[in-house]
Amino acid sequence: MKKTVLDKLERPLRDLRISVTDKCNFRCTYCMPAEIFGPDYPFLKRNNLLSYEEIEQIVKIFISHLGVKKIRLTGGEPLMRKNLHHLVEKLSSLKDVEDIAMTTNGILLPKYANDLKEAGLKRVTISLDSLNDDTFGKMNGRGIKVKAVLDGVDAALKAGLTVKINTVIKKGVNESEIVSIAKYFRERGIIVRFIEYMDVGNSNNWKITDVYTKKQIIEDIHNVMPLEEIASNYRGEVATRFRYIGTNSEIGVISSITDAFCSTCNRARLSAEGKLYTCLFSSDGHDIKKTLRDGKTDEEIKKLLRNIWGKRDDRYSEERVSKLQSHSQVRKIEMSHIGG
Ligand SMILES: Nc1nc2c(ncn2[C@@H]2O[C@H](COP(=O)(O)OP(=O)(O)OP(=O)(O)O)[C@@H](O)[C@H]2O)c(=O)[nH]1
Ligand SMILES: C[S@@+](CC[C@H](N)C(=O)[O-])C[C@H]1O[C@@H](n2cnc3c(N)ncnc32)[C@H](O)[C@@H]1O
Ligand code: SF4
Ligand code: SF4
Repeated sequence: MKKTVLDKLERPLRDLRISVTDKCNFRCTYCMPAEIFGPDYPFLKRNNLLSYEEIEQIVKIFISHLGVKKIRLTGGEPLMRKNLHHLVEKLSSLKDVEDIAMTTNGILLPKYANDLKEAGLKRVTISLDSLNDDTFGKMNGRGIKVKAVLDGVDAALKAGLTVKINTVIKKGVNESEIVSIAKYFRERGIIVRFIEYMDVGNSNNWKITDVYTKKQIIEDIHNVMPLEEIASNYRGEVATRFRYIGTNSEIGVISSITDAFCSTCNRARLSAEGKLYTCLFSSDGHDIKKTLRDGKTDEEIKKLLRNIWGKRDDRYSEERVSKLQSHSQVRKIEMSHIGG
């Protein structure tokens, strides 16, 4: 059977993003605001998470029968899940996996980077929104210092992992630091991707007026360090790439709000509780954990997954404006469950 299934908009599935836990040691205001994700928040119990064996079983089917080639582990904070390197080891040894990466806030990397690298992890993307302790402490909601993340960056590089940085820009909070962040990582040969603040989940009280746009981000940097746009590395890449003219250094901008990229979206997401989502902004997913625990055969699961992808017609970022205007928007899954 041909592996690739096209969805209703002719998009193949290539990239599977797996949230391994909904818990986090940060409380970023744009993701898990402390007022909501406090001590009484009903985080998932261990048995409600997919086990590593279940994740391996489902990933094998995605690779063999749907054409997945890239895997990204995320969360919540993925490194809060015990022995994550055991999962990395299982997944990285699977045939046909071309890329295995992780998105993390970085502060546990000094402890785990070597184990992850040995287990077969290739790349980490580390999130860091500011180089100023006051701003960063407010944004991460826990007063965590910039150095804790930079130590994670160093540990990852030392272990031999490829590192990128993700920086969410929220207007009125950290846009004044765009140029200094760009400079800092340019000097260190590390790619930064600036991310427009998105209306994910239900908890962050998102307003369009809080978005600092791709155009503004590029202008700010270009005025000091001229940039030129360059081609994507691969079809379905979410970041638009820009090179500092006359150099080999680059940055990216992820512009889900002002310059949507749904037309090439080849991503599916497995949430911490084992539901499959075909869009980051979906309100509900397909309960894969139940399917696995009901003892369905791999053949039955394969058919189910191919059927789900074949029916997909998501393009939320392209439809956002009309959805927000018509108030037809329903509750969306929280970012910490779906993983970004
Ligand atoms: N709207 C939207 N945002 C996305 C999508 N994929 C990733 N993002 C957001 O882009 C940001 C960066 O994602 P990462 O987890 O670093 O992964 P990536 O951009 O796929 O990284 P590479 O594999 O290095 O290209 C996160 O904030 C994600 O939430 C998507 O399909 N749609
Ligand atoms: C949900 S986090 C999970 C992984 C890990 N805890 C981390 O922060 O890197 C994945 C990515 O989503 C980004 N993110 C979370 N909420 C966002 C929002 N409202 N808008 C844009 N990006 C967001 C984070 O900055 C991070 O880069
Ligand atoms: S963005 Fe990542 S680090 Fe920040 S609260 Fe969300 S899951 Fe945690
Ligand atoms: S909004 Fe949904 S369909 Fe569009 S790029 Fe993001 S995940 Fe893909």
